[in-house]
Amino acid sequence: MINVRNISKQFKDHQALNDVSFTLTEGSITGLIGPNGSGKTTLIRIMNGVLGASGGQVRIHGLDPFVETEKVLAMCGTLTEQSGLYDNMSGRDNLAFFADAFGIPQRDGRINELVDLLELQDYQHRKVGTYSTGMKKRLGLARVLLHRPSVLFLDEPTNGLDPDGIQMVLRMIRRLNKEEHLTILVSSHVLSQLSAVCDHYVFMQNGCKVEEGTEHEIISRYQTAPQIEVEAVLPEGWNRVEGYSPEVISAQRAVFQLQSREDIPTLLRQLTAHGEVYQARIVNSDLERIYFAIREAHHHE
Ligand SMILES: Nc1ncnc2c1ncn2[C@@H]1O[C@H](COP(=O)(O)OP(=O)(O)OP(=O)(O)O)[C@@H](O)[C@H]1O
Repeated sequence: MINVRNISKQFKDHQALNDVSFTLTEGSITGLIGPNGSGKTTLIRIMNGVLGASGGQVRIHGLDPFVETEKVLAMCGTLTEQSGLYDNMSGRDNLAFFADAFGIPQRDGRINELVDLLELQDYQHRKVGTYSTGMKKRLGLARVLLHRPSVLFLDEPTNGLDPDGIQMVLRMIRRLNKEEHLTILVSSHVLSQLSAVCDHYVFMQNGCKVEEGTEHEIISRYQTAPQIEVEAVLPEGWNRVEGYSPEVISAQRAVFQLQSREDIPTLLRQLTAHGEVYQARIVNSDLERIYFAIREAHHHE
């Protein structure tokens, strides 16, 4: 269990964090979401003991990272933009170098495990300077996992990656959570990228936590009037669906504006009573829209 309680951070005249609290349960993957400068990196640095807070407290499995830094660092792995890898050494030699520096027992066995887990087999003997950004990210992940941490902090791990690279890193995050039983905090300013991996989200804005919850909780909080796009064959036409004035796109496609989520089953019952429904999807609930709705709602805070 990881507890963040009332954390504040003042840099001279700038308040980077203001009274931030949340909890990460063991084995969870939490998305720390917020625009540039909202305090994500500062929060991660405080959580792993690199930076002291101005107020509040963090507990990583009961330990204060600022006081028991060595013990906390032994439990945590942190991947930042600066991977710290040596370009003129091979991927495997990098891992061996850091494993020796950290005194990792059974070094070669652990490196083999991580090479397999992060799918680095084909590149491990190539110089890191020739790696793509995605390959470097995976090697960086292997490096921070050498000491078998139980908590992983990933600061913007998808930054600078192409869509394939993003998918690969997300797949790795899921695998690490399942196979190495890691509790993961992953920061990003692109909420939709993380929707496939996180079970919980914390939203930051101007150094404050402005929202928190599961994807379902957040969507139901911010999406009060759903629009449903329906693909159906209704022999008597769209106007036979009583009580609605859909925007008809084609003979087989129309968009219904509803008052609330509770209206969805009623609409679907009516539609199936009138014909064959092939598809129905909420068109205004994607996470990117929700992200902007959250930002808009907390715009003046
Ligand atoms: N060492 C520092 N001294 C002074 N101000 C700092 C320091 N570190 C961060 N800040 C400021 O604190 C605020 C939060 O920065 P932080 O890097 O935590 O945000 P972020 O959400 O991680 O942003 P990004 O997405 O750009 O990485 C910013 O305004 C930043 O300029």
